[in-house]
Amino acid sequence: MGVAVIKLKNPPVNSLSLEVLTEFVISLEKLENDKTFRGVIVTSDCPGIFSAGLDLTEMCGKSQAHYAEYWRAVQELWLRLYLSNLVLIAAINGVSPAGGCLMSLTCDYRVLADNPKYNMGLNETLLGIVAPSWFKDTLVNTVGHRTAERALQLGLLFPPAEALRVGMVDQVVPEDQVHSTALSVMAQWLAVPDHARQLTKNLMRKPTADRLVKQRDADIQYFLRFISRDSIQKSLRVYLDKLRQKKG
Ligand SMILES: CC/C=C\CC/C=C/CC(=O)SCCNC(=O)CCNC(=O)[C@H](O)C(C)(C)COP(=O)(O)OP(=O)(O)OC[C@H]1O[C@@H](n2cnc3c(N)ncnc32)[C@H](O)[C@@H]1OP(=O)(O)O
Repeated sequence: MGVAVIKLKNPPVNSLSLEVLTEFVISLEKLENDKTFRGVIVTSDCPGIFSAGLDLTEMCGKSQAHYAEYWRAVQELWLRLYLSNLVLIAAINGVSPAGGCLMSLTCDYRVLADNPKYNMGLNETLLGIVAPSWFKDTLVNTVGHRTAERALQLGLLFPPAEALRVGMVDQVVPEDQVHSTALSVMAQWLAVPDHARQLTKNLMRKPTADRLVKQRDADIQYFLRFISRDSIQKSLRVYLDKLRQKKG
């Protein structure tokens, strides 16, 4: 039925490095241009981890030019995913904090494996950083304003039952059924004529996407100023050190 599977593979935690972002955008572009494909299942090849989100090492101790390039790539992936003409279904087979969660929120439907470890949410505040307005918009458009407000301020990571309750995911299924469920949901979405579904998706999403499109450069400048602050760099370093020391 013209369904591709994109399996994120950047061990150990599928962090969204510049390279991963760039490759993802290229893969999506190819699929968009190949009329034999109408849908994509986005999933992970890393056991237990959908994606650890943006690669913290890309945002720490690098040059301004690097931060700008990185942030443009983050914007690009979000725009491509959010406005994709393809049906996108996230088969979430692992934990998905921050950028990992955002990626799944851009999809049309989310199936999450029922494993209490598989938390998801926008936890940026816990790192001492702030989810950008378009991350916030994506969450608000999925779960509503009040739930998003509380989740964002507290940096909440929701276990599966909670994620389902607040509408962050559409279905929670046993781990071994995530892929088959995503496939059967895909069949349902593909039963709708493409042009009508695509125009409707665009109608729903374009106003949100346009807010970023109209101010991409300003958004990059804002990110540069924010991420270059000594206090933010320090917070990121402390957070990364904590992650590294966990093992020791
Ligand atoms: C104006 C706007 C300004 C700023 C907006 C910026 C927006 C950012 C959004 C984001 O996405 S920030 C990233 C947020 N991500 C997280 O908080 C997740 C952090 N990671 C974890 O919680 C855990 O690693 C995990 C639950 C995903 C997996 O746990 P586990 O399997 O136990 O692996 P380890 O913790 O031991 O990690 C292995 C290895 O990977 C490194 N790592 C983990 N996450 C990241 C990451 N996001 N970026 C880069 N590297 C990461 C970790 O440090 C370990 O490295 P080693 O060198 O010790 O092997």
